[in-house]
Amino acid sequence: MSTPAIRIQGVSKHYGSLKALGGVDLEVGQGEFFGLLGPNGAGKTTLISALSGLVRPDSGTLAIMGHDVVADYRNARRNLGVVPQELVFDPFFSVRELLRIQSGYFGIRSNDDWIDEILASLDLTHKAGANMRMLSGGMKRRVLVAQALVHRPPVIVLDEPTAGVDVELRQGLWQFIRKLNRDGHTIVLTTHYLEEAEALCGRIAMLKAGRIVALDTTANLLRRFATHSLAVRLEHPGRGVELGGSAGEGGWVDFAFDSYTEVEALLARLREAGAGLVEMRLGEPDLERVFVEVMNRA
Ligand SMILES: Nc1ncnc2c1ncn2[C@@H]1O[C@H](COP(=O)(O)OP(=O)(O)OP(=O)(O)O)[C@@H](O)[C@H]1O
Repeated sequence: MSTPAIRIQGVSKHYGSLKALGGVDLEVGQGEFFGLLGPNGAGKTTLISALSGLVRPDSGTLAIMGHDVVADYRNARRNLGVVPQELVFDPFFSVRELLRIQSGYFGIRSNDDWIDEILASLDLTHKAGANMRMLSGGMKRRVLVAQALVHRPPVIVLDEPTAGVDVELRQGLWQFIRKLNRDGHTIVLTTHYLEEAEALCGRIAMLKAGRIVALDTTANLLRRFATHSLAVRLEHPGRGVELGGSAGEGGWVDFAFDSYTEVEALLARLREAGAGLVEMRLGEPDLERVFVEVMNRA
């Protein structure tokens, strides 16, 4: 088997008495599009900071493409591009200057061809000469992506790259990141947009209070955790609740079930109970339901 793109073994991190990471083990293979999901404060950013060497874990080891992030920091860093969550820039540099400086950190001198290619892919060519302080939030975020790519790292970690980016740009950004993945880059993504994670990620880890509470392919997570649902609006919602449904607003009652074959029997029981069916909607399993269920069970 080839070297994993990312290998995390037994990583713990405390901030004072707060346990931000409680023994995380995780491997991400080369070429994967991987999602790291979890509620606010679950430890996603701490884990990413540990990968990029900004946070020193209390225990455990992390490696990028086989390079330990502490013992072999330079090589680990060379193999990793991180798009951070926070927008922090020197406001006086232009976009191109910033990307040249970033290239310099990695000892790369004439990098303008690649910089032009990145700028074009991110629809930033017309802003190459603009000072950072003159860019909108969404443009700054795209510059962060560009910055992470100047040294052509095989492993790219994006911490909520689409926060504050409008729908059109978001789609452009995903197209670009998908292309990077097709070209062989390993992508690790954190996002609170679960429909994006569902559409993009082949495998997903869910983090809660510093622990991985689910880890599987997206398809398996959808199969294993999510149930189908049927929402019915009833003249007598109470009778639906008596049959095991959970009451919502405006006479709607929700039923969860494993397969569509159960729907017929449920409708028959509602009829027998005289519940008075007014309207109904079928719900497909989606990652948002899975996420809620995983977090409740964990
Ligand atoms: N430098 C720090 N000092 C003290 N506590 C910290 C520090 N950084 C993070 N924490 C705490 O560690 C926990 C994990 O935070 P982290 O930022 O990793 O979560 P996250 O999953 O990235 O959350 P979000 O989705 O909000 O970005 C939180 O309780 C946070 O308050």
